[in-house]
Amino acid sequence: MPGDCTLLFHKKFAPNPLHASARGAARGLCLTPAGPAPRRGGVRRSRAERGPPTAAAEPPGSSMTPGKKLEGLVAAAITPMTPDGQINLSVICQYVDYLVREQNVKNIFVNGTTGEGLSLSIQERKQLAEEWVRQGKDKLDHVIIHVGALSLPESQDLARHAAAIGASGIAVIAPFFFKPTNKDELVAFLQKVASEAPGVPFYYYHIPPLTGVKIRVEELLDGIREQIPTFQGVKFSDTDLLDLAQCINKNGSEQFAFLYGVDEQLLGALAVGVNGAVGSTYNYLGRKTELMLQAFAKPDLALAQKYQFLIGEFLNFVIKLGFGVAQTKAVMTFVSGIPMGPPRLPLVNASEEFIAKAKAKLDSIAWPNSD
Ligand SMILES: CC(=O)N[C@H](C=O)[C@@H](O)[C@H](O)[C@H](O)CO
Ligand SMILES: CC(=O)C(=O)O
Repeated sequence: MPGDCTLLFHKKFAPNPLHASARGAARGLCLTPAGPAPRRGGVRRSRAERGPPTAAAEPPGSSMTPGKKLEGLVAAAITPMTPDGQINLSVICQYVDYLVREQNVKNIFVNGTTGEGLSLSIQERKQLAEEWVRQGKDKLDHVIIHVGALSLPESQDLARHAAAIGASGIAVIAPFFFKPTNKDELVAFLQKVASEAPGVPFYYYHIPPLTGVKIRVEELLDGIREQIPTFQGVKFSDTDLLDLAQCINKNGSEQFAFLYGVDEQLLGALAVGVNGAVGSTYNYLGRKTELMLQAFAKPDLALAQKYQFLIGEFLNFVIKLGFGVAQTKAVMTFVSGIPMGPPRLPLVNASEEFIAKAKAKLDSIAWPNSD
């Protein structure tokens, strides 16, 4: 059964042969063993050629869910790399199946922090975006592409490309070399990017620990729809729950999607009303975190706390050892069996010692109901 990525990585995912023969090459099978991705959308087209705003949001053939609100868990995509440091598109099909089947996660955030997006070339970012959209088309609900860059024209190019390939949303971080010094400068930059993808929901990616841009989101959101009609929400990767709570208090979590990005304290963000979360740990702790969301919704606060404490026990342990994208790649590799490969410099591989300790810690956690 060549082409069915599920056979390649996990015995228990082997499809029922009856199913497979009945469905042929339909849903569930990998579409292509990733070759060079087709180049679409990289060339600037006029507004007339791009068509009306809705054209970009609903590309023909996409069965992702345009219009469906982004909520729940979103995995921050790792960028798989070959041992010699090239992006490895060939495992993304397996990666999608793993997320859906093993972690029950159906949303992905591509080329962000965890995906080393700012360490990739524009061409690599486009290839990854295309492969995630292609592989996620029938399996995922949302494929959000991070298109932030230091150079405005590059960011605009990536935004047009994401629209052309049918991404379900785009996100942008604040430029972090020359930084915006106030809200108006930041909104002006975001607006110039968002307007290149006029039919695509736009998310601001707030991550002050990495960008150094500390403009409060509460302030940013004031009047934002007038400047950016596609504005849809915020990926909030900061520990300032006062700012987050005031965003929700003033705007409501119905109007915008508020997605939290500090996995170790998601329960605190749920308490102030976030719609979901984007994070690296949902790659391998998606199911456990989903159980925390369910306990919180029930509400069974004691059970939700139990999950948060246990997730925190793991993260606290690895953070003390030194935890970043390189270590996330290593953890995902041993949990999923899919080779994520090395990180790109300046990041360096996790040590064997880290991997052994992290694995032992994860294996030692006694989850409720021990599933
Ligand atoms: C800085 C960073 O990478 N943040 C991630 C997403 O925003 C998180 O998912 C963290 O990896 C996670 O909370 C563990 O610290
Ligand atoms: C961690 C996260 O959310 C990102 O990769 O951007």
